[in-house]
Amino acid sequence: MTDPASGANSFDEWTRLSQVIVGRAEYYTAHDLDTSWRLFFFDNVAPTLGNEGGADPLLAIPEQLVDELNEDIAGLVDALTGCGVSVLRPATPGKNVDICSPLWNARATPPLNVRDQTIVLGNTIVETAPHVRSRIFENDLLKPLFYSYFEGGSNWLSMPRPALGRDSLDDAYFRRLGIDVSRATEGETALGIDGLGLELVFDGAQCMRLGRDVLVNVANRNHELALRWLTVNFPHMRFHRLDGIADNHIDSVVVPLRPGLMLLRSPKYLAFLPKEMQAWDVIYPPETDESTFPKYDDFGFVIPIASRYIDINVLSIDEETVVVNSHYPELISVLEGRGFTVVPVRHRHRRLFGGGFHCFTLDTVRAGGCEDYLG
Ligand SMILES: NC(=[NH2+])NCCC[C@H](N)C(=O)O
Repeated sequence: MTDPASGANSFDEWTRLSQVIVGRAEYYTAHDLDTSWRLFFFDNVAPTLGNEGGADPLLAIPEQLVDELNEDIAGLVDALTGCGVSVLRPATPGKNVDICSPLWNARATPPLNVRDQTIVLGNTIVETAPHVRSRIFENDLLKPLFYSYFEGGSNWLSMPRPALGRDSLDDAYFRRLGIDVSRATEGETALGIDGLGLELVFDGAQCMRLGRDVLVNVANRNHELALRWLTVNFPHMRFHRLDGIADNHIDSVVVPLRPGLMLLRSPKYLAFLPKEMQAWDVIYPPETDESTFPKYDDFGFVIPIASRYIDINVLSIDEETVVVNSHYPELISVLEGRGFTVVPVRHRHRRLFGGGFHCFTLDTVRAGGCEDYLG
C-alpha cells in the first residue's frame, strides 16, 4: 500500500491518525559505537563505555533478538491496520552496509526509528540533520514515500546535511552538568574540516507537535542552529525552546495525549515547558517491574540505549485511543482508568534498539490542522 496520494497533513500527536510510516529493522545486527554514537547515547551508556570488549566499534546484536524485534514490529503494523490506519513502510535496508564519507566511515543503521530523522509539519516533510554518522543515509530508504507525498502536493525540505567531522558535535549539555565526555570521544578517527566548527545537527524526535505550537529541545549549539532554521523556514508556526530538557530526543519525557493532558516523565520536567502547558493535567509513569526489561549482559550490553521511560513513548490513534506496550500493564491500567481505549502491542527490545512506538513511527496524515491549542 504505497498510496500517499493526497500529501501529508500532520500537525499534532493526537488527532485521528489515518496514515503512518512504520520503521523496519531487517539486518539490524550491530550498533556502530563510533564517537558520534557514544556522544549521542552518552546519557544512557556512560556507565559501561569501554567495557564492550575489543577495539572493534561494531557491537554485534544476536540474530534472535532482531527476529524478535521484527515479530513485535509486525504486531504493531497489524494493530495499526486493525485500527483502520494506512501503514506505509520504508524500503528494505541492505545487509551490513558500510558507508564512507570523506571524513569517516560507519556501518549504516536500518530505518527503524523513523521519528528521528524527519519532522512532518503540516503538509511539509522536513528531513533533519543526523547526529549519528551511521544514520546519515537512513532517510534514503524513505525517499520512495517522500516522493509520493511530494507528488501528492506536499512540500519537502531538508536541513543542511552535516559533515559530522571531528569538531562538529557540541558537548555543552554535558559540560553544563559537569559531566566529562572524554570517554566518548577518545580514539576519534574522523577527520575535520578547517574552519567548520560546530554544525547544525538535530533530530526530528527533539520536537513535539501541538498544532501551531511546536516544542523544540535545544541542549547545545548544534540544536540552537536548527531552531533558527525552523523559525526562518516556518514563520507561521510558534516554536518553543525547551532549554536542555534532555540530551536530545524528548518523546520519553513529554508525550501529549490530547490538548490539556500529557504523559510526563517526572514533575521536575514541568518547569521546562511553556507556561500554558504547565497547567495541563499530567499522567506520571507508574512504577513498573524491572524484570519486564530483558537483560543483554551476555553480549556486552549492560546498560541499553534507552531509559526505562521508553515505555511512555506511546502512539495515539486519536484522542481516546493509544497504542501502548503490553509489557507495561501498569500504564495500560492508568490510561484505561482515565477512559482511554488502549491497543496493547508487545514490544520487548525497546531498550536495546532505543525506541518505542512513537520512535518507530512517523505519522504523516492526521485529521487536525494548524490549531492554537495553547491559546
Ligand atoms: N525517538 C526516539 N528514538 N526516542 C527515544 C528516546 C529515548 C531516551 N533517550 C531515553 O533514554 O529514554
